[in-house]
Amino acid sequence: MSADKRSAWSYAEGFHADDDVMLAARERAFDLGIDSVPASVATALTVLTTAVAPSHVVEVGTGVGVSTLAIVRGLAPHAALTTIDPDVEHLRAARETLTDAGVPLNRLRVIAGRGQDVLPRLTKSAYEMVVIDADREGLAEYVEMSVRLLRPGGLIVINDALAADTVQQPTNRSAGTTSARNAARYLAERDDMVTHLSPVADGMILATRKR
Ligand SMILES: C[S@@+](CC[C@H](N)C(=O)[O-])C[C@H]1O[C@@H](n2cnc3c(N)ncnc32)[C@H](O)[C@@H]1O
Repeated sequence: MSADKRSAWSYAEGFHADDDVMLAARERAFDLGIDSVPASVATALTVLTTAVAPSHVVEVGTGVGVSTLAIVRGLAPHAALTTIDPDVEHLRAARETLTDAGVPLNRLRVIAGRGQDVLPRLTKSAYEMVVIDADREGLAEYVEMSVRLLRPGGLIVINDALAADTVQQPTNRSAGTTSARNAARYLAERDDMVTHLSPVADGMILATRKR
């Protein structure tokens, strides 16, 4: 890759700034020792949510709520967002983030649970958007479960799809990297889906169910 490409990439990543609410959320993420989606991904989530105009969204991996807030910012007032995370400390931090942003918490269905347990209980073909930013090891499983939830035209968004820049290393067979690789392959090989892998931030997969 040329030096110009690298610097243009870095310019693009730096183009989007966090507001005060997002900055405060990132401090909570730091204290809890977890990541949150960078501003480039947060703005992409807001744009995608606005464009898809979903009535029902599910998010796997609430964390401190940076991605949740980014989705809410693109969501119509009547739309329902379900967000799932097994860690109650993270969910408490996410509630703070949303409250800071003036989002009424009754706009969200917050489920304390694991994606693998909750996703199979959600209604089939009832969601226009699924956003996944949870543990890397579970990704392949969440993706298979998410396809079941999608309506035709619905969109799956996956953050960290490059698994910290390890997916391309054939000798890396760690559980997280293998799961990320399998998730991308699973979507790309499905005839009923159209899939795009973007190098934004730590990698983002966009996959839509054909109409
Ligand atoms: C990288 S953080 C999510 C950050 C969040 N999207 C944000 O932007 O603030 C990953 C989250 O996945 C959650 N997680 C871990 N295992 C999970 C599972 N089995 N199902 C759902 N979420 C899980 C963790 O508790 C953590 O909060």
